[in-house]
Amino acid sequence: MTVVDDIQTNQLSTRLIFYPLILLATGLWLLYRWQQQTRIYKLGNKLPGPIALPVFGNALLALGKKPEELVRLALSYVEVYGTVIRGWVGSKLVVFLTDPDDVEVILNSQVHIDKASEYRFFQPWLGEGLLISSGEKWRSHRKIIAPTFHINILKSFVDTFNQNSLSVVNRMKSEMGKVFDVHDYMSGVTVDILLETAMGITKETQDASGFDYAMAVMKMCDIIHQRHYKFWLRFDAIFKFTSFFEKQKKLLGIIHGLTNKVIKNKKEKYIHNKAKGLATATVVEEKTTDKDMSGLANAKTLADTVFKGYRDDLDFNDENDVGEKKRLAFLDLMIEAAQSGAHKITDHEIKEEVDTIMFEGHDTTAAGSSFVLCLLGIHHDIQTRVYDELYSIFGDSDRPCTFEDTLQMKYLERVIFESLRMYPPVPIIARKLNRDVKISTNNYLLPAGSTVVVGTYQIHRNPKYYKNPNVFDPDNFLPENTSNRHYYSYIPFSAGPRSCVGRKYALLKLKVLLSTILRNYKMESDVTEDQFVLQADIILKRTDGFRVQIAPRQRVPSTAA
Ligand code: HEM
Repeated sequence: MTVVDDIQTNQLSTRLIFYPLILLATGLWLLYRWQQQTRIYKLGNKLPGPIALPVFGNALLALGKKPEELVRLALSYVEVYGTVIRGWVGSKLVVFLTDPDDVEVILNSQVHIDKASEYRFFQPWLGEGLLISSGEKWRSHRKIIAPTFHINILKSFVDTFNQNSLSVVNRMKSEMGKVFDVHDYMSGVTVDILLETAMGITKETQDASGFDYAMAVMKMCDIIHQRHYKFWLRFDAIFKFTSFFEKQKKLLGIIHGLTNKVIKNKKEKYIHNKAKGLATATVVEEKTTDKDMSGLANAKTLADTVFKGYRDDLDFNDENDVGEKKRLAFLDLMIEAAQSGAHKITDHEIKEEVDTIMFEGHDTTAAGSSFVLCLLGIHHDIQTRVYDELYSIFGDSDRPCTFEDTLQMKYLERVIFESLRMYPPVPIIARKLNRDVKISTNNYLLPAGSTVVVGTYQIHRNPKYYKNPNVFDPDNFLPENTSNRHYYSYIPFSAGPRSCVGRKYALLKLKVLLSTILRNYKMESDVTEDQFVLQADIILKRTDGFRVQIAPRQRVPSTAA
């Protein structure tokens, strides 16, 4: 036997062992997947839901429907099937939950924190930023980012909130007497505020790209939404050959263009200042005084009753927070952490987080503030009460709003909460289950591998928790009405470990922005709420536009008028 024969015999025997092994492993894997899928089918079909077709499941229900029709369809199913509804997207089990007890089991868990696979459509845009990342990466980044929204940092943003609010009031003057879409203005001012506060980019270094950015975000959300409900677009291989893909490429060019520029400027400034021995970032150095603490205690009254059951990490033990502390705003901290090596965070990861904060912090508050202004345009009696409260704080003066003023805006706060109840900017949240979960409704077992969708919009309109759920009534948030309500019956910011990190930022900004607008204008609306055409394209919006009219505000309280 030659050496060549020897090698050939060896190769033959290796193949004889190797191929059957591969075959066996593939067979075992397929068997395991089949068993798993059979189990998912078995458990899924115990849940109530519409009849499913072979192969497609319920996916064809969305075929040919407009986004607003889909919202109506989803709502009608809750009427028919109740608070737990199953659907099949092909072979994938999707369970829609609207009972606060069931929702608590999911949101309050440290285990079920992974986002559903549908969030992957955000990936080309947000990468593995805080919204979609999971595991150790999410945990460590959340630990760095959450404290950058501490109340003491937020207090230092009030001047910027004021300047930008006044600037949008001036821009809106040109719309006096016309019907216009207030969302365009809210979107623009929100991007400007985010750039100045979280990103620390001063007005002088900004340009018109903020507006282009806001428009590009809106169009990107629309593409992602289409990928959610047109099931063929879910497959990357098909999506790449559609016009949406080219559009997405262009939009991401605009969006990433702005975030890259923001990071580059900030980093250059950091390096320049460090070389010159100057301060590398805007540091909030605060000695919390007793007066502040009593202010904080007051500030907590409503928000604390409403959110105290959330069990998230946003309260930062304020009661222990007396003393001198140095705090950095979001991007300053990220750059400092990366450059000084204090935290392991790469330039690419900073970019992902900047994109995430810019998206999450912008579109949500733009929709939230637009809904409040539309609702006040419809409900004049409520608008009058808001203005009377503002008059009692500011009189007829033009002075800017302070942090302490925002603590007095109790009624405006209730109006904001009620608007977020009826029109939550994030109307659904979705999680992927990595383990089985038993929920309280009928002790149903939701199998690992399924997707859970939390129906925030529907939870907020449950008559069990809100007497007249379809009536806009800020008194739903009077302390006596909130104190005994199920915490998970009000979740505009989600809840638990993956709740919104920007909750306090959003509420403070909304108070400054809305109070400034309402001190200057009276809102009017030519439509009523039942004429709103809602579309849940990631963020809840009105497809008919956030149409309002404005009139100059007579600075007198209603009693004098
Ligand atoms: C009215 C305004 C806002 C609303 C209603 C809102 C709502 C939410 C909701 C429901 C989630 C959970 C999403 C999910 O699980 O899929 C979330 C997450 C998040 N929000 Fe907000 N948000 C608002 C403003 C903001 C602002 C101003 C910022 C930052 C400046 C922000 C940053 C984030 C981030 C980073 C996350 C991901 C947190 C994590 O997964 O750990 N949000 N928000």
